[in-house]
Amino acid sequence: VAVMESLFLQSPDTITVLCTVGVLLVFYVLFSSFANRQIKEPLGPWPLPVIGNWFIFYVKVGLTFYTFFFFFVMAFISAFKEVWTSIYIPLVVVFAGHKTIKQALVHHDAFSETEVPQIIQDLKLTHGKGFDPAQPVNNSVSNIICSIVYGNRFEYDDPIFTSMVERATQNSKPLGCPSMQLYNFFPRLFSWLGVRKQLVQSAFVNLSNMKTLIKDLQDTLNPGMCRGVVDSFLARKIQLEESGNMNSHYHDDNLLVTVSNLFSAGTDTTSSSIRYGLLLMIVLVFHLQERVQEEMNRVVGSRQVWVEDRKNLPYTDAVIHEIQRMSITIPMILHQTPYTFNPAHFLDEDGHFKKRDAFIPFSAGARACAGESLARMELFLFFTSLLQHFSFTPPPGVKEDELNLTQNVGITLSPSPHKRCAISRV
Ligand code: HEM
Repeated sequence: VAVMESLFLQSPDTITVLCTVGVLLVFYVLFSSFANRQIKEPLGPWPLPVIGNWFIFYVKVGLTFYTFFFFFVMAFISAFKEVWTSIYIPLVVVFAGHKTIKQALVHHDAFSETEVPQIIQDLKLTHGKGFDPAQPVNNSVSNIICSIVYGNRFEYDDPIFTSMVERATQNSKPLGCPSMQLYNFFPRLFSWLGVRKQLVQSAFVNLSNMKTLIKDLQDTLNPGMCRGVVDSFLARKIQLEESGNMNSHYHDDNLLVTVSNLFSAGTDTTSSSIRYGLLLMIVLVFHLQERVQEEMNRVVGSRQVWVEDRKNLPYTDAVIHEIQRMSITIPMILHQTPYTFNPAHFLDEDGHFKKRDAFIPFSAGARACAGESLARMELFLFFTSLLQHFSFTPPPGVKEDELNLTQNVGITLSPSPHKRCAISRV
């Protein structure tokens, strides 16, 4: 009452100003709280005025400057615009469309006959000694993309291939660093950044390698034979040009960027998930690895694993899903991630695999991962085949709990480099 009395004793100007501010504040709170509620997207916790609900995000890596900055800018922009896009590479690729690429990727599982046996052979050559799995896993998953895109796999010591893989995997960290985030939000202001110039230079080398590979395919194009995505693209381009359509999206620049995007999107993501999965098998509970191996022994035995085996391996499938939940490979897709690894999240009471609709590691909707089916196949085939042939342990003298689960933060989250041993089981 005293406050109200003192308020009304003020001059009319002060009261008008205070009332206006008060009304505006009430409007703002109501508007910012209710406006977003009309969106039919999954809703988050009730947002607070001004700061919204960004604070509830808790990324496993902790509230670093990066996550703080990222969510602050997201919250700031979202206050003005409901729908907006942040793209990491300032180029939009239209490959009419998403479905075409997805189909091209889904129907290729021949790699289980090449890359899987190759990595098993490479790991056998370590003779149970400590090794860092990054390179063999990166090589295998990159080569799968190459087989699909170019219709041809590379030898692992091919200099063009090793250079492309190295750049695709090493660029993840600088691409996700705070200064690159600044550049992504304000490209005109921050185009001078050294890290950006470095990335552009690196992308330039990869693009020129890819250009050479595409040129070779173009020179040997045979309309009766489709070797991969590049051939399909070129065939469609020629078809459209012959019918007089010179303005389609099927042009050389689009082909180059599509090829490059598939290569970078499909390498570090899958490789990091596989490596983190193997690390979890060692660090968490050793029995977990044994339970997967026991199910594998019972269902698959010593024959080669096939994608169709997945439906008969519910426990293994649940473990792979749980690995993806824990690893948060793409940090923009956040799951509730308590620090307990529990495959039961994906199992019903009878031990059957249970799909969780809320679990969307590949995002959803029109911009969801174009390689989801391929990635699922890769995760399943590599994980199962590796555990079928090897048991993974820490290197001699290192205890399980001494291995570091902290991930490197970049555009993807990847396990920090460390050695482990692959002990042959067969
Ligand atoms: C475990 C592995 C993978 C995970 C967790 C993953 C996750 C994702 C996510 C969350 C997005 C959406 C990003 C956004 O919102 O902008 C995405 C996009 C994309 N992914 Fe994957 N991905 C994986 C593997 C792959 C593979 C193997 C490929 C295939 C070559 C691939 C190709 C793409 C492409 C082309 C896009 C862009 C789609 C578009 O914008 O239309 N990804 N991925």
